[in-house]
Amino acid sequence: MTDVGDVRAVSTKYGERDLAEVTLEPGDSVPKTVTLWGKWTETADYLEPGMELLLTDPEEREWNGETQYSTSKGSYVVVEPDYLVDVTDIREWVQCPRQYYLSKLSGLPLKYPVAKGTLVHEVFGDLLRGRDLDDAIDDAVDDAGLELGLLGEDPDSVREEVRQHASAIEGWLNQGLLTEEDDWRSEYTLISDTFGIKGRCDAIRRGMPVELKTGKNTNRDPRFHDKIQAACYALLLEERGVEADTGTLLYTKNAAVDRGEESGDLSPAKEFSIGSGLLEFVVRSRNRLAAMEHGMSVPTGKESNAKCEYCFEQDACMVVSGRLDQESKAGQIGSMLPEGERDYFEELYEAIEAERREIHAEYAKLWKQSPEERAADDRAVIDLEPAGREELVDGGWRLRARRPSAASSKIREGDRVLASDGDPIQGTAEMGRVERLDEERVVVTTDEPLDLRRLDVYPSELSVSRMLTALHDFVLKGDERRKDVLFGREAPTFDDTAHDVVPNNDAQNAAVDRALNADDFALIHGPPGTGKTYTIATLVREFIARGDRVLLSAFTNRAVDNALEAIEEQDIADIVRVGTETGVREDMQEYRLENAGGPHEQADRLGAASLVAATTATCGSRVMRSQSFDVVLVDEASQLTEPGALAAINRGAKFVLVGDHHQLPPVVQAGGRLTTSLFERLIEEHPEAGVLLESQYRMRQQIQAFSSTEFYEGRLRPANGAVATQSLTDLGVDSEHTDVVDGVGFVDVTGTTDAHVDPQEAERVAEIVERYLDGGLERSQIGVIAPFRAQVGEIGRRVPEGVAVDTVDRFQGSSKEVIVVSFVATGALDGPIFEDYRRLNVAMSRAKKALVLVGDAAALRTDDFYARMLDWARR
Ligand SMILES: Nc1ncnc2c1ncn2[C@@H]1O[C@H](COP(=O)(O)OP(=O)(O)OP(=O)(O)O)[C@@H](O)[C@H]1O
Repeated sequence: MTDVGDVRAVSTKYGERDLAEVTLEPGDSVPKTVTLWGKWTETADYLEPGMELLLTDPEEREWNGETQYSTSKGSYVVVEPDYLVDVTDIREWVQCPRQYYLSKLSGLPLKYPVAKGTLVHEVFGDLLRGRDLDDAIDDAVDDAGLELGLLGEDPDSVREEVRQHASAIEGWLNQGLLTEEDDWRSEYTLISDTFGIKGRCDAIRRGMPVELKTGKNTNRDPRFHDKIQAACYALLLEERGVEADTGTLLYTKNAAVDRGEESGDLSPAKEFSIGSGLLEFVVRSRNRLAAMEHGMSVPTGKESNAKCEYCFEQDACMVVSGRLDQESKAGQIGSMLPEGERDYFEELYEAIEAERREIHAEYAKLWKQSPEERAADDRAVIDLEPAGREELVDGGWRLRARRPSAASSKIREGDRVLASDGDPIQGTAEMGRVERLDEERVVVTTDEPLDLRRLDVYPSELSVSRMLTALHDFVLKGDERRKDVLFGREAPTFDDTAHDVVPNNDAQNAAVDRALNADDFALIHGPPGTGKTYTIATLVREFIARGDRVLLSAFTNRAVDNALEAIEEQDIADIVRVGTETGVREDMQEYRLENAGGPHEQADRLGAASLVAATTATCGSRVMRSQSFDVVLVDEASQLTEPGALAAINRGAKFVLVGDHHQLPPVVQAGGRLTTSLFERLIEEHPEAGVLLESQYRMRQQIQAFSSTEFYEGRLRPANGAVATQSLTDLGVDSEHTDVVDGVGFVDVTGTTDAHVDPQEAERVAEIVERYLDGGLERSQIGVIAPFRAQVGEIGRRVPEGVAVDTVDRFQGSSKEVIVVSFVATGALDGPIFEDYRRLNVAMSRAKKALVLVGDAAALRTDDFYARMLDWARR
């Protein structure tokens, strides 16, 4: 839309009515204007140019040769329909928009009512699935062991309390089961592309939504905001043709209250009828929320008529308003943060929310792309043939399917995916975990059964939500000294003790000293192969030896486990690894902390460990937010967004970041502020806090030379003669007679016109690989790197299995004896080949003994950087 007119009253045959006219952007299939009538005119209050509008059941009429559209009696107006709003968010928004905002900032806390709510919901689901009550309770409480332990809860009394809640469910269920026509479904995932709403209904009974609340309610009617949730599901069910005109709220605490002390209606189940007025209200509330998110504005609380004096969050609300100088219905208390901090908060908030919008755009692809397009985009595995299912003993289902074709996809074993009967929007869909995925078969576990015909990558907002929480924790709850230093009001300070821990490498020794001597933070700048992992392991050993409790973190699970492996070699075994079973490497499972188990044992194990290791995303979890450390070490820090790094460093008094801002930057969709890592910012602001590791243990002299000059001011050099002069001869390859490149070589090919794929070049690459294999190299010693996935596929088809072919991102952190790089460069190089030069730095520095660059020399020469690369490679 481009413009919205004022709301005005006109006389109609139905009497006086309000209307507002919205002007739309010109397009072939869109009308010029749409007239909103009655209650939909309120939409005009918050519409802004650029927003998208969807109108269902429009009324059409011809006027002066033009078709005009307006809302009809059955119409809904949906603002920004592609922004999928979660049902629980709509509920919270209706209660108070500001509370919705505050919850988004602070994340779900580690608190007993939250943990208990989850337990009761699990037991409810299990009861609907026909499980035995005692087994269900025992399992649920056991699974929550760690959280209950951190909360200091006694498992017996938790079991008892959950049992009381469950008795309300049981009683009601037994009533319900008396009739024949009761059909049940627990936990039903619903996504609507029309209304821009997603959610998971606790249960559907006779086609009607049932929601569970672990609170009490002694009134006859459900609470208004509780009704909202059930009404959302009714709306989504109606869209699927189910007439859901009644909702049920089940207040399980009603069964646990002392009947002698409480009066009122103590029956847990409260039904209410859902009319069109309520459904429209739900959509209008959702629209307000989506519009607020579109404009990234901050709600004040005045949008609703909630009463602040009855709100549990009133104090928190006033403090946040006071510190960030936000307008709030509850008022402000406390002193305002310095302007620089408020600006920082706002800048990062907007950057994180921009990233969230990108994730929402990913959701929209679920319905905007056809199944074939999604499969071609590697986002779905389609055309599966159901091949049986079995119910699991602890509830849940294992679904099997055959794969007629083994097309590639991003989906891997262990991933959480959206499993569906072929249509994830209009059909049946459930979140599931991929247990097996090979060329012929798929096995997925879900809570509910379905005919498994399709798997989709399901985007997750978890990492953006955790970034936001980390930003909140840092700016609003962070240590003052930490903020003084990170906001540039104070300089970081260092002691100058010489520890002399690493005798054979001066730079590593200096880096270890700088980190051990830091009062605030230290930065270790490690170019490729310079022993970052080794330095981290040494540092962890030294910190622990002096009595510090250490948190080790990295962007990826792989880096965390790599570092742990090096730490094990330092004879440290008092390690707790926090992560999921599928995320943690096999040989590190022994350190992994399970959520399930005895509460006190699990909590003590975590609390007492001198070394805890987890990815930065996990550092933002409820469990990890309960922990504190003397020092936090972060590997791959240059790949982390600033809030991503904050999630880890918020946990400790001091921190050490290890990274290389001349290698891969943070991967973000929206770009902007998040592409600069905290590592990069700090090393520029405080070069004195950093130490460059200069000696590399990986590459032959000739290979590292270009990287050293271009990225490290010529300071990078081989650690010793053996590294510098290594050659394929060391591996028994006679390069003279096998005619392969030893060292660095360039192979000129004439580029094609397709920007992303070049079959001829792929052919040449395959020939080169073949020659190395003929010369006696193992497949596992050779790697091929291409800038685009299409070219990766093209080459992958031509080289034998076992030769790694991938994009740069997948190669970061690894190395090969021989690396072949395919540039796919054509014409005047208008698009960046490796997006930025840093990617090429990573690609080339994977090679130990030989590096072959394959590309169109004429095209490459049009860019100064690549021209210098050619001169070096052809020397
Ligand atoms: N001070 C040292 N003395 C002897 N060997 C070392 C030293 N530091 C590192 N190495 C060796 O150098 C190799 C590379 O080290 P490491 O794996 O720690 O590098 P890295 O910087 O983590 O690599 P990447 O760039 O892939 O992240 C390893 O084999 C390691 O044992």
